[in-house]
Amino acid sequence: MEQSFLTTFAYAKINLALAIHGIREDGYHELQSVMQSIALHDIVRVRRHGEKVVCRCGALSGPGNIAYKATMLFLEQLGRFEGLEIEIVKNIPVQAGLAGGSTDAAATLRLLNQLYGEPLGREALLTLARKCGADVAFCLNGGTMWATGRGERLEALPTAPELDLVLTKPFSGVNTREAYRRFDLVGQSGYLTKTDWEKALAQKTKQQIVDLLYNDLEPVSAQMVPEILVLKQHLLELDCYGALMSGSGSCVFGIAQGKQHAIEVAARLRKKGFKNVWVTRTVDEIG
Ligand SMILES: C[C@@](CO)(OP(=O)(O)O)[C@H](O)COP(=O)(O)OP(=O)(O)OC[C@H]1O[C@@H](n2ccc(N)nc2=O)[C@H](O)[C@@H]1O
Ligand SMILES: Nc1ncnc2c1ncn2[C@@H]1O[C@H](COP(=O)(O)OP(=O)(O)O)[C@@H](O)[C@H]1O
Repeated sequence: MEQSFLTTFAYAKINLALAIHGIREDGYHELQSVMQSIALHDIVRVRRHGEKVVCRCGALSGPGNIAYKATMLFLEQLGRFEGLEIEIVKNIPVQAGLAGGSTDAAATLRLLNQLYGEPLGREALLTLARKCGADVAFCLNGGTMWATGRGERLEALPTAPELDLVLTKPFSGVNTREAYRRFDLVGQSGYLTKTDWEKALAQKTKQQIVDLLYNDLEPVSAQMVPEILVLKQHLLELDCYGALMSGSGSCVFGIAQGKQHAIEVAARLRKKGFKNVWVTRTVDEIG
């Protein structure tokens, strides 16, 4: 009998703040970041099938997919080698700074653990996630997190108030490695204060959050894709409380005054000819 699929949503993230504190021996950068899950999501499905591991994800199908890597690491950990099918429906734009690949990998790990009867505990899953990529650990549980180290050391922050967001992405994406490389050449390091973020999030006032929005990668990614700053300016001119590039870009998010305002901002951007526009909102912990 054909096995049925297990299915889950894989939520994207934004970085409400990101500061870089230098380069490590392994080439990665020491970070401080406030990471936040958002409602925009891919759909991931897994089932036992055939003799090989197959990953279907449109143009991103095959062993190059980070979900395939996550699957192989999971099977290796269990000491089992058998056929699995992974299907991913992509809605999250690629090279956008929204952790699209990382969240697919995290969702795959969650689903595989479910499929095999939860053989791995939280710590073991986190260890596998960290091997897949810096942001995969966050995507396992999501929510509102203070991230340090490579971005994989996580501490819970007060849950963010519901923020209505407009996302917009230039035609070009940004390669994350290239953004960090440019940062090493010309970037300026900032510093985040965790207690400021704890206070702003606990008070649940949007203005306090807006005042703390920060991203060290925004200037260097904008050198590669100048449209980033153009879109940011449009979001501010359309009366978003604040706007910022997410992660390494190239997506920019605007914090709207409410859901109706977000819909209106998105419509105005589309009217100006910008095609990649999404209305979304923050979501709580998922894992
Ligand atoms: C910039 C951020 C902010 O959340 O997000 P995205 O823009 O990718 O969404 C992350 O730091 C991206 O994390 P992630 O995309 O998981 O990184 P990885 O796949 O592990 O690494 C991709 C490349 O980014 C660089 N990298 C990543 C993380 C880090 N702390 N220092 C780095 O220097 C390395 O050059 C690495 O080769
Ligand atoms: N499941 C996946 N979804 C998106 N990109 C993937 C996936 N698997 C591998 N990739 C590769 O990872 C690169 C960066 O992916 P993405 O997660 O979109 O970046 P970012 O986190 O910067 O938004 C893509 O260019 C793509 O080649």
